[in-house]
Amino acid sequence: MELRDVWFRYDERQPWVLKGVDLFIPFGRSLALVGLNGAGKSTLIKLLCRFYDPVRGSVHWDGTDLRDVPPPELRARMAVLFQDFMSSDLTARENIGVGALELLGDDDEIRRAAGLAGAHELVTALPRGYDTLLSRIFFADGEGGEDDPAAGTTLSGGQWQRLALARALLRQSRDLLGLDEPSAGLDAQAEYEVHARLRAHRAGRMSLLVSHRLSAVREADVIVMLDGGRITEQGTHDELMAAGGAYERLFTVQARGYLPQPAAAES
Ligand SMILES: Nc1ncnc2c1ncn2[C@@H]1O[C@H](COP(=O)(O)OP(=O)(O)OP(=O)(O)O)[C@@H](O)[C@H]1O
Repeated sequence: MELRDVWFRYDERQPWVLKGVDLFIPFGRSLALVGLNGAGKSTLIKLLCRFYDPVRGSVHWDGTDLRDVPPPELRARMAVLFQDFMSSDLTARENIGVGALELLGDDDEIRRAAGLAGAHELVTALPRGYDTLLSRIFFADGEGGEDDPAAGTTLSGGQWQRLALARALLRQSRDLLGLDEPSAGLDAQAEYEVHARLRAHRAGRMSLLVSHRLSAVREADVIVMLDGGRITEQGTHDELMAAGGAYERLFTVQARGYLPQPAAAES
C-alpha cells in the first residue's frame, strides 16, 4: 500500500487534514501511526478503505490506483476496526460473526477470534455463552429486566470493544489488518494481553495500528508520527528514540506515567 503526495480535507471550507503524505507500507510489515488528537490518523485509514478519495495525490495497492478498485472488492481484502465500531442487538456469536458471514457457523473460528481479542472468557461467562443475546440498551429494572429472556445482557464499553476486535480478527485471511485504537476502553492488564496476542497474530501480514499508547506500538516495524496532517518522523522505536524528537518526548512522558510511584515515606 502506498500513499503518494496525499492531500485531503473533508470539505472545501475546512482546513487540510492530510498535507502531502507520502507513505509506503510493505507487504508483511506492521506500521504504527501515532500523533496527537486530530493529527489525521483515522482519516488516513479511511482513505485506505475508500470511505473518501484524496483531493490531491493518490493511494495505490499493488500498483493499482484505489480509485480503480470497486470499494466492495477492496474491503474484502481488509479487516479494519474503527473507533466508532458498531454493536448490535444480536447474540455474542453473531456480533463476532458479522465480521465474516461465511464463518458465522464455524464455532472454532469464532472462538479463535474471541480468544485473540481477549473476549472468550467474558463470553463463556455470559448466561448462555456465545448464544447470549446482547443488548445496547440498559434496562434498569422491571420489564425487560434480567429475568426476561427476551432482554439482552448489557456489556460494558470495554467488553464491547473486545467483541469488536474479535469481529475484525475473524477476518484473518485478509491482506490488511487495520486497527484504530483497538485497546481503548480496556484496563491496563487487558490492554497488555491483547497487544501481546496481536503482535503474534499480525506477524507476516500488512498491519496498521493506531494507538496513543506508545508502549503498544514500539514493536511495529515502522512507526510514523503524524503532526498536523504531515509525517514528521518515521522509523523504528529505537531510531525514533535516538532521534530525540516528538516521539521520544511523548514516549518518555508516558513511560514515566507507568512507573510505580515511589512509596510514601513512613511517618
Ligand atoms: N467526518 C468529518 N468531517 C469533518 N471533519 C472531520 C471529520 N472527521 C475528522 N475530521 C477532522 O479531521 C481532523 C483529523 O481527524 P482524525 O480523526 O483523522 O484525527 P486522529 O489523528 O485520528 O485523532 P484522534 O487521535 O483524536 O483519534 C480533525 O480536525 C477532525 O476534526
